[in-house]
Amino acid sequence: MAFSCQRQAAAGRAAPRTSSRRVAAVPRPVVLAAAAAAPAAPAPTPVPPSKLIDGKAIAETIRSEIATEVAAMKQQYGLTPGLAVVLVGSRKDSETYVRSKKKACAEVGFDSYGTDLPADVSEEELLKVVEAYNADPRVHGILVQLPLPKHISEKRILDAISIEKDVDGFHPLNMGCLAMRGREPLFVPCTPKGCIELLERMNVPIAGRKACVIGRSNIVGMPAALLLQRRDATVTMVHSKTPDAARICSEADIVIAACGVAEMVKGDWIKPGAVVIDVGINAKDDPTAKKGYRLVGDVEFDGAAARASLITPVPGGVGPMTIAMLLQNTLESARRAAKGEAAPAH
Ligand SMILES: Nc1nc(=O)c2c([nH]1)NC[C@@H]1CN(c3ccc(C(=O)N[C@@H](CCC(=O)O)C(=O)O)cc3)C=[N+]21
Repeated sequence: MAFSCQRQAAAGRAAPRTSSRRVAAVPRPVVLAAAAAAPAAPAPTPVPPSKLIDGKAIAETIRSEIATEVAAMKQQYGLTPGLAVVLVGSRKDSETYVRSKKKACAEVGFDSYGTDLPADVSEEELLKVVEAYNADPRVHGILVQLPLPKHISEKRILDAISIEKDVDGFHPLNMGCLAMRGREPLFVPCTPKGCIELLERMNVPIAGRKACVIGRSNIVGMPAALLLQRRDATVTMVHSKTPDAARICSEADIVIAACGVAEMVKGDWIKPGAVVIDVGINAKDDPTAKKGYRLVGDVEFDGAAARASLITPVPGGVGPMTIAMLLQNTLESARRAAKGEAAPAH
């Protein structure tokens, strides 16, 4: 039915120039001989599963490792790790992420605490919530879901989270320690930590390799570059003001794309054999998809997959790892509390 409508629409058009893609969907485009001059691109060769980094499966393995440790911790110390998740406002994406974080907590045997605040909550009110969780001994990790509404200073809120409970790793003291040789942060931000974990679990060597990080955000690009550098990679960061991003990227053995622009990294940015970690999650209109859109990364997947030796899909790549690392950080925090470890001097 859809096909016949398209066929009619195309046939009725004087110049078929713009309809070549639609015509490709029609079995025999005999009605449009002119379109044969501009055949649609052939369908991409399917990506062999051996090239895919299955973040979903790896995250599942990590969650089961965590569940085992939680059971042991309950036995040995009578302690259950607790994560507090603070959500301000009602952004649909944030609500979804917060729900999956709480679900993941339940799955591994953590307690989770949630505070949902209206979008117009005052900064003072939000600070009080953070401080209450700072003081609550049942809570080992505090996550304030970002982004926050415009009238609230993200900086002020993140600075208020006790660094011992900063499981997001966004506190400047944790970030600062990450940037310094000879220092260890209490927590490493979850998304870049998940990227490195994927590389390590896939046995991708990092030391001595060239890495390119695309994007310089506080929560992904910058910490990802620092983590790679700590593992002795030679790291180049490219960003919106870099004049020759494609050339720099095409020299890298490892690419971490976190620029937040859908499919910006094209196939020819990828050195043959490189490993590609795609952090992006972008909605792209797709009338054939159930919801009218589908998720794509910051990397143009088919083009990059044709050249990469390993690549993460979106969804099912870095996303699930972010949550697994959040659980890992919370477990680590609970372990420190159980052992009565003091925070390292800073
Ligand atoms: N304080 C704070 N900490 C965060 O860690 C934080 C945040 N704020 N704000 C938003 C971003 C985003 N984020 C994701 C977590 C899981 C998936 C995830 O599980 N994605 C799945 C499903 C994707 C989907 O279906 O939507 C996947 O990629 O396969 C994605 C994104 C955490 N963030």
